[in-house]
Amino acid sequence: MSLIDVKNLTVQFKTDEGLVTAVDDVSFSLKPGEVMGLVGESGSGKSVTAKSLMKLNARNTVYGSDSRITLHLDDGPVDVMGLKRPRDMQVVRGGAVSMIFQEPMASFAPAMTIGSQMVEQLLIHTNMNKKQAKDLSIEMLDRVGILDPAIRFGQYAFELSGGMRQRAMIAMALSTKPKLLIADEPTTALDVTIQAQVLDLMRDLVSEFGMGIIFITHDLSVVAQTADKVAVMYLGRILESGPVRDVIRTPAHAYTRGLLNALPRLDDLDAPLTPIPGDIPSPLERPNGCVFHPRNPELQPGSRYETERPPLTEVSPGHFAALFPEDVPSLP
Ligand SMILES: Nc1ncnc2c1ncn2[C@@H]1O[C@H](COP(=O)(O)OP(=O)(O)OP(=O)(O)O)[C@@H](O)[C@H]1O
Repeated sequence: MSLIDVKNLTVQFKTDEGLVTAVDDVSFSLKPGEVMGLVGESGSGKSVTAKSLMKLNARNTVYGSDSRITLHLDDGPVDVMGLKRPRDMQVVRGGAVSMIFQEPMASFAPAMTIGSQMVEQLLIHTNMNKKQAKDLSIEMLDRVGILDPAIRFGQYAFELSGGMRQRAMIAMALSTKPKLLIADEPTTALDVTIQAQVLDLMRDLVSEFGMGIIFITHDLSVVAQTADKVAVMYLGRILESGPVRDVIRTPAHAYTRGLLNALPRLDDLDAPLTPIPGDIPSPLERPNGCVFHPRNPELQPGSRYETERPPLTEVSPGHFAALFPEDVPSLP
């Protein structure tokens, strides 16, 4: 049984320049205890996809009429797209679904202590009294490895170091025991040692709480370390998805190969980095056919990818790529 099913998610924004398509017909599912990496360059629609799961997008958002997001909770399925009233939204905002952001300062109100924010959130989303909420908050700060949690509880976000703020944010996000945790570039602003600690911590928490995690990053090496499966997005579309090892070891789509070739190789520091040629087009000028075709160095002029949109074709069990079936590589 899946935890969340996303079907045909399309998200557009009304702007002065016209309708901007940020997410175009995206589908995926996640099971409890599974970690999915959502990767892609800036502007590929990762954050908009994630925010849709909590209906957190801006006021100028237009969701496609076929878009369906179903969250399977203990009390039964929740049709997220159908949630309208703020009271109903509470189920998915900070309750069953929690989100942690790249910049933890954005998640903490500057004029409130870390502890009072954690307690407030628990009072809204659980039946706890103040004392229970305080005890649990301190316990969660301790669980994420913050020393002297009772002291930190009484401090403000600016009094904590970057790594500690990140941990405090994770503690706050997890204290309501969400079924689904969405982590939007949670380690990008951290130095590598702390980044590794935070990734380890998140892995431990998945096995302990059995929650599902959607991990957003532009960095495939972080996904390789953290996720069970991965979806690679470009200009609002998933171009490749599947078990993380299959996708990284035998990428089937030129875009995924391009992202991998652009990573520095520690085993060969002299190897040149190969950036993907060209620039990401404006979302107002989305290419026809495969959205990646203008930057795909592997295509011949006149290829059908210029005009026809390739389907997501299964290239190996559970591993899909936006390719016409005749172009599926024969994998070892
Ligand atoms: N409220 C909005 N109005 C108009 N366009 C928007 C709005 N929010 C997002 N967009 C556009 O949607 C597209 C996808 O944005 P999104 O933030 O999801 O990308 P991303 O893959 O998360 O990138 P990054 O890694 O930079 O966060 C971008 O072109 C962005 O400019």
